[in-house]
Amino acid sequence: MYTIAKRFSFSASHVIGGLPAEHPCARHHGHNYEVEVVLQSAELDAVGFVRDYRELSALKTYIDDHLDHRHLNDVFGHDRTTSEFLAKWLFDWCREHWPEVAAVRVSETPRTWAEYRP
Ligand SMILES: Nc1nc2c(c(=O)[nH]1)N=C([C@H](O)[C@H](O)COP(=O)(O)OP(=O)(O)OP(=O)(O)O)CN2
Ligand SMILES: [Zn+2]
Repeated sequence: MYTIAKRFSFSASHVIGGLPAEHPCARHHGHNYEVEVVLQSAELDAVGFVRDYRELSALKTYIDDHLDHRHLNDVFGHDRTTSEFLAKWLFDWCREHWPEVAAVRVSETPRTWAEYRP
């Protein structure tokens, strides 16, 4: 099995609902998010790629258009704007475009990540 990955970044704010009032993430705050999309395939194409990294740049456009410098609660219309939620939402978009997608990871900080992998 071959595995490739590409990283993307965006900045956004959010407020996570359902937390105790004293939890810092219950306050309006922001992150410099990092997103990593992972693709896997048992076979390579004629060039020798799982998929050309350049094709994956479509995700950058999608992230820039929908998430970058936005308030995520407004984008999604709810307050469950966790990394886990974002990972699944981005995975679903990737799956529609690239059937080889195996997982999406979202980091809010350099010390944390959440992954969606079906
Ligand atoms: N499982 C999850 N837990 C938390 C999420 C999440 O998306 N999934 N999100 C948050 C908050 O968004 C918070 O801003 C990030 O939390 P944390 O990593 O604790 O951030 P800090 O930089 O404050 O952490 P340090 O302890 O300074 O490393 C909370 N939890
Ligand atoms: Zn946060």
